[in-house]
Amino acid sequence: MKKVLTIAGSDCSGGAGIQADLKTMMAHGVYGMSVITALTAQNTTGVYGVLDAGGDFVGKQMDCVFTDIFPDSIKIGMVSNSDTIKVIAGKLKEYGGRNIVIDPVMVSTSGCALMSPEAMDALIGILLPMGDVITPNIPEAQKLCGFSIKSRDDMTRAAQVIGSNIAGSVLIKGGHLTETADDLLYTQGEIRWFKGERVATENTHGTGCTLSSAIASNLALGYSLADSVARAKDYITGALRDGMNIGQGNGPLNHGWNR
Ligand SMILES: Nc1ncnc2c1ncn2[C@@H]1O[C@H](COP(=O)(O)OP(=O)(O)O)[C@@H](O)[C@H]1O
Ligand SMILES: Cc1ncc(COP(=O)(O)O)c(N)n1
Repeated sequence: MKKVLTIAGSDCSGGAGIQADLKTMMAHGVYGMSVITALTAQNTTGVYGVLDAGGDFVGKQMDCVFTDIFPDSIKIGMVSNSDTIKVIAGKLKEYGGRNIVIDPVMVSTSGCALMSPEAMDALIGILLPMGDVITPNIPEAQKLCGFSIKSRDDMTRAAQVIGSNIAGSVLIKGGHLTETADDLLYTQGEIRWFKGERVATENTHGTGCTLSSAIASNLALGYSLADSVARAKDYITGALRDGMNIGQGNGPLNHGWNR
């Protein structure tokens, strides 16, 4: 049995964060584990509160996981402050975590800040360089590269700028930009596009969380990064297409019911 760890925030409404990650892992037939960085009070309409677990307690959770059930891959999502970022980076180094997928979560689909502004330097300087692949969406990529992204050419330039600062790969997700939902993978100078079939739906709560967890699950199963991204794209397209229209805002994805 392959083991996958998510380090992320909890979404009590079950569509994003830890809950989306564990559902995705279950659907991939891997054993899912979770280190919770923060509780959020949120639903499909918005985020109404955040309670940080704090760096010390995140570190304790990581000790428990790594000293007992060593993960084959790790997905990192919402980490709201620099103290927790430093603890996570330190523990990953201490234990030699591998196959690290980082989704640099900054703002929710509903437009609420999930990372404090003071955490940006630690995210860029300490955490992102540890990723085998980082998966910013368009607004996050804009923050990381410093210019606005309005076209596929802009996506390519942004990936080159962001990728030149880290050893790992960059997957810029096109969900916020193109008619087609194409994503771009940049690996040490090489560009590869992953074509997406755009699903006409408002129910996109948890797409980024789901994609990064699907990539991590596929890496744990032994697929190459490119194959893991291709398989994750197929998974997210199906989970969007078979959406259930739950809740009054941007609803969650379908991870398996009646599929
Ligand atoms: N309407 C859609 N139809 C098909 N794929 C989508 C759609 N919206 C987003 N995606 C895909 O979902 C994944 C998450 O992308 P995105 O929504 O950009 O990230 P985030 O959830 O972090 O904002 C990407 O692979 C993107 O191409
Ligand atoms: C705890 C938590 N983590 C991440 C997201 C981002 O969700 P999305 O995948 O829709 O960008 C969220 N809304 N809540």
